[in-house]
Amino acid sequence: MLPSTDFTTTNAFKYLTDHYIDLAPKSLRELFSADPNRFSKFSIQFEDILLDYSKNRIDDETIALLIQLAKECGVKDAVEAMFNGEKINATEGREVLHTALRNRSNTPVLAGGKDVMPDVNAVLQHMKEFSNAVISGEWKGYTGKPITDVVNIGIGGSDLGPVMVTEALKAYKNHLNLHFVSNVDGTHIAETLKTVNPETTLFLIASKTFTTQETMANAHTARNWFLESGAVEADVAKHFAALSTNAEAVSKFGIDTANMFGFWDWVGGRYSLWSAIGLSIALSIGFDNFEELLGGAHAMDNHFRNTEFEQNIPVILALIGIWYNNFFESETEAILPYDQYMHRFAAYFQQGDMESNGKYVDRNGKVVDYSTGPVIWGEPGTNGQHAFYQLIHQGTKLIPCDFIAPAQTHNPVGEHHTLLLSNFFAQTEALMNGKTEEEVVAELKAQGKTDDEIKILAPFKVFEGNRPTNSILVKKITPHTLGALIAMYEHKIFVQGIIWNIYSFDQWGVELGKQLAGKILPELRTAEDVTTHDASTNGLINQYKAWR
Ligand SMILES: O=P(O)(O)OC[C@H]1O[C@H](O)[C@@H](O)[C@@H](O)[C@@H]1O
Repeated sequence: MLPSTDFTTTNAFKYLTDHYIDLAPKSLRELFSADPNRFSKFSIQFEDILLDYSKNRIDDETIALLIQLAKECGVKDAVEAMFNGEKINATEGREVLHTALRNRSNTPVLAGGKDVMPDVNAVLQHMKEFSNAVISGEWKGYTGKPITDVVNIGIGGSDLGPVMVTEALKAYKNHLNLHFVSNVDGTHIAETLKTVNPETTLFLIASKTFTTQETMANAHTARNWFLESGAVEADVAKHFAALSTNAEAVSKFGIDTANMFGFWDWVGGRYSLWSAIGLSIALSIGFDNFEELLGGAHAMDNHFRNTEFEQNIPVILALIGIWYNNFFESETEAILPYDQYMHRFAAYFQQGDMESNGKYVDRNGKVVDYSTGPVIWGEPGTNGQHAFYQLIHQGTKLIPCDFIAPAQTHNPVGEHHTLLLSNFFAQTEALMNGKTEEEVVAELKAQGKTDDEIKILAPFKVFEGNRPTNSILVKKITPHTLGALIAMYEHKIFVQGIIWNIYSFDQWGVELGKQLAGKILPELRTAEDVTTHDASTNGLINQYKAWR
């Protein structure tokens, strides 16, 4: 199955450890002046995506050694194992085949000896017919009116992808109003229901397992609200559809399985926006655009599978991440899209990356003695500049950042896009070059400051620089390009998980909290004080009971 090499025992790791000692003291300024070809050497263009990774603390040797590391860790074989439907999600005994969901070539993909493509295509066809009928108004609500609002009820992987993509592709949106309810906090569903009309609202109950507490609670509340509006049980079929792998639970809930859009256990929740979970996307931007999204991801899949590591965008991004995580000991990575439509992109990859690679046990079941998945965070530029960039520029932590921007905007309002992009270019340059003491002194002198004032002020105004960034410049955020960008990060995460020797496709870490909440829930239903927990948990529960 998957190789299970401890990457810290490879030759490449040993060489990288020595190489780090030579390279770490060098500044990016020095590296750039030593090599005029840095940009052409350390940038890769794929379709309408340009990755410039030259502003990283790397040289030729770093990349060569990192590629050797990937090879020693069996990345190539692991990629084939994933695409070929091996059960690489071993702790759940499952294949990992989200790539089959967007396999536009339609070549057979086998899971357990069976070609999955006929089933994939059948669900896509169902999604196409349904979304066309709803968008055109042919699908009517129980009083004969067309649908105006779609409420997707789901959480985690059944929410974050559709939210992110429908926001990122808002420029392609049709007349349907999209709403997303995820939180079990009643406020979320209550506030949403205030804005919609039961006669013209379609609810999509999105849950891979159809057992998730939050989603089931919200779905029942929505159903009760719908029935209280004067509709009868038979009307539910016109207003509720299910996106799930669990047909039994769907019909038990009262949704006709004719209104169920299925997917399979070989689709991980956080990799499921390409499946039936993407129905809200198809409804929002139309099925043709949804297919474009799949096509972009498929193009990136082919690039990832077939390109030498030196020119392979996801592989290079993964290796650079490992360089910082395991040699520079950086703990976080920021994703900073200079595109307002992409404002949920970092939030999406918080689940994508942290639920995949937030693991301390390796594929042999042993506790690792090295750092694995980074903390992922970020906000769109330029908002972030006025909030947390201070720490990226002058804090004590090394924070590798991905800057993402489109060359063309969907909203060419005055000079806005030029202003936005001037910030995009300026930030990575500033983070790299910083500002030396001499530059600061000269600037303060030019402002007429006295020598004493300069002495006091100068240290605060110096920027060390040498802070690494990737720039990902795309032509335009289209469905195709967005699909490719998402798949790019998915595969980066995959490569890192292989090298860290962890299982990226399970998520046991979400279980304990769920289990304990299940135990506490009945205790909250009674009036008595609890004594069964530790002093802190008892104290908090009892104060809650006193105040509620
Ligand atoms: O789609 P479901 O089954 O409702 O799961 C929703 C979420 O639940 C858990 O938090 C995890 O398993 C996530 O990976 C998943 O996305």
